[in-house]
Amino acid sequence: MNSPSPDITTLLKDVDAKGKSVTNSTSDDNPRKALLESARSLVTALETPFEVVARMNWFDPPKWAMTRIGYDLNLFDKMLENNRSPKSCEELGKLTGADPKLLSRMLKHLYCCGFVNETGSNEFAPNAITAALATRICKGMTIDCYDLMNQVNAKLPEYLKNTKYQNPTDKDASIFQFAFDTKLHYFEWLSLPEHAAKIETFNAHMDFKTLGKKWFQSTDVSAILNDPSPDPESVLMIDIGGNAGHDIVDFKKAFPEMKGRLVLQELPAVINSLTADFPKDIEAQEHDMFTPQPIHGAKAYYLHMVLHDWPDDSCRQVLAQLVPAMKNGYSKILLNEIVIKDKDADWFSTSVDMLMMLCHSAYERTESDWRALCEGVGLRVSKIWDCEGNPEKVIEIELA
Ligand SMILES: C[S@@+](CC[C@H](N)C(=O)[O-])C[C@H]1O[C@@H](n2cnc3c(N)ncnc32)[C@H](O)[C@@H]1O
Repeated sequence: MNSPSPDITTLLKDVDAKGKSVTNSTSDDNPRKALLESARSLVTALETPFEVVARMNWFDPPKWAMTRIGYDLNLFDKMLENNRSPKSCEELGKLTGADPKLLSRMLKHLYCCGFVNETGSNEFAPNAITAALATRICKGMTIDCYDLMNQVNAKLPEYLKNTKYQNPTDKDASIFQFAFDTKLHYFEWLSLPEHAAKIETFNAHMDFKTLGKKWFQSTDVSAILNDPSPDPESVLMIDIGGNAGHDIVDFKKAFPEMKGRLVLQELPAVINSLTADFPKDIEAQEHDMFTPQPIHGAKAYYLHMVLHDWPDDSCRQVLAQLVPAMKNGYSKILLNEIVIKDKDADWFSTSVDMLMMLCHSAYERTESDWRALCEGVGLRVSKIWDCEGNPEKVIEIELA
C-alpha cells in the first residue's frame, strides 16, 4: 500500500485527537458523536470510489433483506437463547426451521455487516447489535421500513419521470400512493382494519425513531413550561399525534410531581391499538388534528414529528386549529421537529427528509421554513431550544 496521503494523515490525527476526548460519561454524548464523524470521514477517504459504489449496490441491499428475513425466522431471538451461547448453523436450522446452508450464507453476510460474531466455521454468536435487533423497536422499525420502502423506492424513478422531476408537494398524489396503487393518504391506508398488524410495527418504529435524548431530557423544562396553572384540573400538555404515547408516558415518568392533566390525542386506529398497560393517569382521546381543538387553555400543545409528515398548506390547517384554543400569554405550541441546516446537514435529517418525500410529499424544514409557516397563521416562534446538538429541536410558539 502507498504511504498515506496528507489527507489521510490529517484525518488520522483528527481521529486520534477526538478519541482522547471520549469518556464513558453517559451525560454528554457529543464527544463520541464527534469521533464517529471523524472516523466516518477517515473511512470515506480510505475507500476507493469503486468500493463505495460496490458496497451500495452489492453489500447494502442484502444486509437489509437478510435482517428482515431474520425476523420471519425469529433468528435474533433464537441466537440469544441459552445465555447467548455460540450456535452452529445446524443448531440454528433446528431452532428456526430454515436450511442450515441458507442460514450459513445469511449469517456470513450479517457477520460482514458486524451484526453477529463468527465463532467458528459455520458457527455464530450474538453481539450487541444482534441483541438490539431482537428488541421490539428495532424489529418494528426494520419491518415497517423494509416492507414499505422497497416498494416505494422501486417506483420512485418512474414517479419522478412522470412528474418531470418536480419536487413532490401534493399529499394526495404521493409516491407512496403511486407505488401502492391507492388513493388513500398513508395514514388513512394504515388505519384500514386489515392493516392492524402494520400499526404495531409503525408504533414500534415511532417509539424507536428519536436518536439521542427526548426533548425533556435535553432542555430546561421548567423554563419551557413556566408557571403552569396550579389547578390540577387544568391541562398541562396535550401530545397531538403522539402515536402510542411513548413521549407523554416517558414525560410523566420523568416528572411525576408536575401538576395538570396530560392528554394523548390520536387517530381512532392508533387509540384502539393502545395496550392495557397504557397509564390510567394519561387521558387518551380520539381527535383529528384537522378539526377544531376541543381542549382550550392547555399550557402546551406538543407535536413531535407530526407536521413534518405534511406539506405547508396542511401544516397551516393543523396550526390554525390550535390558535382559537390557545390562551394568550399562557399557552404554547411545542413543535419537536428536525430543523435541517441550510448547509452541512446531517445524515439523520437528510434521511428523514427523503422518507417524508416518499411517504407524504412532505419535507424537513429549515429554521426560516418553520418561522414562515407559523407567521402565516397568526403565530410566532418565540424560541428554538437546541437539544444538546441533536437534529430534533423544540420550537416554542406563541400567539403573535
Ligand atoms: C410521524 S408520527 C409521529 C408520532 C409521535 N408524535 C412520535 O414522534 O413518535 C405522526 C403521527 O400523527 C398521527 N396522525 C396522522 N394524522 C393525524 C390526524 N389527522 N390527527 C391526529 N393524529 C394524526 C399518526 O397516527 C402518527 O402516529
